[in-house]
Amino acid sequence: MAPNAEKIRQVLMGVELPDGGDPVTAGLVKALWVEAGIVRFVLEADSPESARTLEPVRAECVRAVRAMPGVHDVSVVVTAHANAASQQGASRAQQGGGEAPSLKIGRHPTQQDGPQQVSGVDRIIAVASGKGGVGKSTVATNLAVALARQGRRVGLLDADIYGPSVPRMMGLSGKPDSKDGKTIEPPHAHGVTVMSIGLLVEDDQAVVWRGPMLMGAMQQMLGQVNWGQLDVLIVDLPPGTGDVQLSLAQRTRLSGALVVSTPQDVALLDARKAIDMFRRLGTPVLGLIENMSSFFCPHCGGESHIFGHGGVRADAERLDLPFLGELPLTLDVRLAGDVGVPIAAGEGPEAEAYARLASGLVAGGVA
Ligand SMILES: Nc1ncnc2c1ncn2[C@@H]1O[C@H](COP(=O)(O)OP(=O)(O)OP(=O)(O)O)[C@@H](O)[C@H]1O
Repeated sequence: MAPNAEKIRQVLMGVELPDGGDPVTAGLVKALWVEAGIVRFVLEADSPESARTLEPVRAECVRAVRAMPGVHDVSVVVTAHANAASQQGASRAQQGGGEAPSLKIGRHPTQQDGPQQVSGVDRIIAVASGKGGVGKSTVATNLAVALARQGRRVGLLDADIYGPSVPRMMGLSGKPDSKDGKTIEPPHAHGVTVMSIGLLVEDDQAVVWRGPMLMGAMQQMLGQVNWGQLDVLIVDLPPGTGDVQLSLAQRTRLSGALVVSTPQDVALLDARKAIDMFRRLGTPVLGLIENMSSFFCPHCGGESHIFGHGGVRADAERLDLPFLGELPLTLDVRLAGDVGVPIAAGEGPEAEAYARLASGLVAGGVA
C-alpha cells in the first residue's frame, strides 16, 4: 500500500542535515504532496546560499522515500525562501537594477487594487472541484468546445498547475509564440483560444511554486496573453481550495464558478468545501454538475451507477444552488480526451449532454 504524508515525514526524520537535526524538524519540508505512490515536496532553504548546500540532503531524501514500499515516483526540489528571493528582488530594484518586463512565467505578482477585468473578455467562469480526478478538466474542455459550437467566442485557461491536462485534451503541444516579446499568442483548437501553464513551463517546474509565484503566473496568464475579444473565458482550476483559487477570486472579476463532482460521498464532501470557499470569497456559484453519473455498458447496454447517482442534485437542492446536469461515464469521453478531440466536438449523446449544458448557460446569460 502507498504510504501517506505522515509516514513520509517519519522517514524524512531519519535523514541528517549537515549541521545536525533532520529536515522535517528543521521545518524545511514544504508542500508535501502524496498520491497513489507519487511523492513530491520542496526543501525550502533560508537563502540561495544555504539552498546550494542542501543538494546531498535532497539526494538522500529521494533515496529514503524511494525505498519505501508502495512509492514509485519521487520528486524533491530545493528552493530558497520566497521572502528571501523577493527581498533580493526589491533591493535590486532599489539599486536601479529592476527587471525588464519579461514573459518568463512564475514571477512574483505586481500590486493591484481589487479584482480586475481582463481586457477584451466579457465573462470569466471558473470550473472547480473539491477532489482531483472527478473530471473537472474534461468538463471545462468540453464545455468550452460546446459553447464555441454555439457561436460563442470562447477562451480556455488551464490553471491546473499540478496537472495541466488541457493541452492533451485539446490536442495541443509546443510553446506558444510571442510577436513582440511582451504578449503571448495563444493557440486555437476546436474553435477555442487556449492557454495552459503546461504549454509555458517544463513538466515539473510549476509543481514546486508557492503562493506568490502561483499568483504571478495566474496574473500573467490572464494579463499577458492575447485573448482577443471573448464572450467567455473558462478557467480550469486545480482541484481543492488552494492559492490559485484564492488568487483568481481575489484578483479577477469572476462571473462565477461551476463546481464539478462525482456522486460519491467523498467527492461531495470536498465539493462542499469548494462551494464554501467561493461563498466566502464572494464568487457566485453558478451551479453544480454531476460527472460520471451513469455508465452504460457497451456490451449489454445495461445502466449502472459506479459512483452512485443523484448525490450532486441532492446537494444542489440542499444548498439552494442550480443543478446543471448529469454527464455520463463512457469510454468514448475518456478516449476523446486522450486523443485531443473532445467528445463535445463530435456527435452523439455525450456531445448532446454538453450542448445542453452550454445552451443552459447561454440562456441564463452567464456564458
Ligand atoms: N464522464 C467521463 N467518462 C469517462 N472518462 C472520464 C469522464 N470524465 C473524466 N474522465 C476521465 O477521467 C480522467 C480524469 O479526468 P480529468 O483530468 O478531467 O479530471 P480532473 O478532475 O480535472 O483531474 P485533476 O484536476 O485531478 O487533474 C481522465 O482520463 C478523463 O478522460
